[in-house]
Amino acid sequence: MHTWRIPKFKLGKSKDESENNVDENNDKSWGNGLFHFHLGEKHHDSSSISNDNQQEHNIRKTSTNETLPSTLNSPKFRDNASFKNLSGAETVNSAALESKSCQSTVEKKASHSGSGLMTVKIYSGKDFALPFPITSNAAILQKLLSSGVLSSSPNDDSEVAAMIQELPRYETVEQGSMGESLIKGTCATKFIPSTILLPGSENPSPLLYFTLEFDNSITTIGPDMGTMEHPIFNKISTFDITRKLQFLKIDVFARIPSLLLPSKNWQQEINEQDEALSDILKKINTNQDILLDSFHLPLNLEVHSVPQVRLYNHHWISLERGFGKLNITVDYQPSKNNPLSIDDFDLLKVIGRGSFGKVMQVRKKDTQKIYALKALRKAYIVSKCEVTHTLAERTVLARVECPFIVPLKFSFQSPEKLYLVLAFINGGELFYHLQHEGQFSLARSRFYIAELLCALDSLHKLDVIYRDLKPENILLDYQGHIALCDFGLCKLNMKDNDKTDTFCGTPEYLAPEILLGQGYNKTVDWWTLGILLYEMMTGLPPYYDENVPVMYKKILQQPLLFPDGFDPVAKDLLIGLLSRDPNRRLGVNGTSEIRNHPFFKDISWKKLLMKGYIPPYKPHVKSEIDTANFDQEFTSENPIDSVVDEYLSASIQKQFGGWTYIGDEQLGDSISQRKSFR
Ligand SMILES: Nc1ncnc2c1ncn2[C@@H]1O[C@H](COP(=O)(O)OP(=O)(O)OP(=O)(O)O)[C@@H](O)[C@H]1O
Repeated sequence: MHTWRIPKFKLGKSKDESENNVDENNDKSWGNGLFHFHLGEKHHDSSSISNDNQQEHNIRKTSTNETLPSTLNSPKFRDNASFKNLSGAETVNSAALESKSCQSTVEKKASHSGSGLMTVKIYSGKDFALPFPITSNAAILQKLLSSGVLSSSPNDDSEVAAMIQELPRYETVEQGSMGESLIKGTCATKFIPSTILLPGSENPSPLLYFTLEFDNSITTIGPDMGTMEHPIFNKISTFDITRKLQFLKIDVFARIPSLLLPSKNWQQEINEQDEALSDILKKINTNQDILLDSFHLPLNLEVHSVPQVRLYNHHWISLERGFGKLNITVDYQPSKNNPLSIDDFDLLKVIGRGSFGKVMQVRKKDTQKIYALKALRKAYIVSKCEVTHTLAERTVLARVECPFIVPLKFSFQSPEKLYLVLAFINGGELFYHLQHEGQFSLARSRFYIAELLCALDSLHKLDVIYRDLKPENILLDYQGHIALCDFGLCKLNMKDNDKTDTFCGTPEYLAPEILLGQGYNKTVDWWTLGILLYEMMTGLPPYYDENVPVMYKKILQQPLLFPDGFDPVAKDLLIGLLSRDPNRRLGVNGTSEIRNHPFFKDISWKKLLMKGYIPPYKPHVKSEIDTANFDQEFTSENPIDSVVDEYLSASIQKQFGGWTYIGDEQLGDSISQRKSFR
């Protein structure tokens, strides 16, 4: 356990402060002089007079004596790069935007959006198989079949008895394990119900189920009845489409009772011979679900002129490793530009708080899809001179397409608030898991760092620097894949040779060139990636100190030390990433320099980008609606979109003009806004 770190501490701003300040029901909570501390990007106006005092004040909240060491250069306060909008058609100088903070961004109105609805109907499955044999114990199988929902009429004993009578036909005798009688994996599923009714429970528990994943939105589909070999689903799921991804990802999971496994002797032999199967057996023995197989269903969602297109019609798809088939129909319906409002969502739970408002779990009323809705108060954003960062967050989220970045589904606004609708990622923050486990294994650290490398690379390709990599901003999805969130500190429009000099980030992760105020470029993200890898593998960032000025000094001067027995290849990678000279840092010549390091030698980047590796750790997530991995402090709150009564002038409103997003394009002022601004 490492409890050394002040949770959620971003430079100059403690979580306590931000939470107090965003209490939307508390009028005293804003305009009280506290600020979001990204020096230089927003303190050019009169409020910047108290910069130094505020910096001290805010930092003092989290530890003692934490001002910048006097030996360091003062951070610079200007940032002159320009701000490019989504279409790239118009640019607005961000420095001008920041310093005046009240100039309008004029955005192009698009004639159509790329949005639509995709409906997936799943009828049944066949030929499902297991990658291992099961015991041919008639008593166990009979009991299991009797608790299963085999057909629409209640299972009668004679049906089960007839199935059990068939059992000897499928028995084989394994030679190596003392003549044990087993049923091959290909036949085993005939004797396992796809869903069972546990004693005392009214809801069936699926033993076979699958997830449909599109743009990080997940739906779980469980069977109504049938055996595992031939499950009947008859389910429909509708997805909101706001970007044209090329695949629908289907993952099939099985929940196998450990009683069905062959003897311990047999398992022991497997453990010595087959690593992949041994992992599966380990999961079954610890009551975890196993990923049976996957499929990437190709989709053609290009703009269709007809109102509805049938992409697949009662089509049988064979899973990638051949463990079964599914019968599905897929329809796509392009939709009109209908900007959303808060009324289009059921508010389910509060799941977090950011600097400017709360994050809620919501259900979109028409498609029933679950999302995370981030609400931000306009007046508070303006008072903190955070308009540029807020617009940048929305812009980056709408532009970037990477499976390891939380996708933006929609954005809309009311006169008082901005709303971001994001995929709901419910495996918990990496920060929480790291705190809980102290440190991660080499394999687990490598997996997370590889997915993060792809996420940062996709941002760099869009000329965006992330600048705030830390475990608090990294979520795990239900399977354990990375989902990077919180783009409030992104810097846009950074070409390879461009430098910026804004002093921002999180103390433990600040690169030396930021501390020295020398100007920095994309390579700061490689420094933070190195710090994160070190922290995952050892439990602490390399230069951590409770005293922030001492920590800064260590970042600048202390040699990089490794615990005894540290993996030499990881060490070599870290030495490269944590080079104090950004011009010699690994990655300065492009991401491929890092990808090609021997640390990642066994990784197929193509496979990784398809989410093709099974994550080393699967978070405990019961369903797509499960909020068990969120702090009760939030989930116990009443989920309401609190009413704020703050008048904002037309010129201020204009700054948020290009906020609305419902697909590939920006919409400028939405219809609903025009209505509401009267
Ligand atoms: N897409 C999401 N799915 C699930 N939870 C989310 C999602 N986005 C945010 N959260 C939760 O809400 C919290 C706050 O969100 P976020 O970090 O984006 O806010 P912020 O204002 O940018 O935060 P900060 O104050 O750190 O800048 C996160 O730590 C996370 O727990």
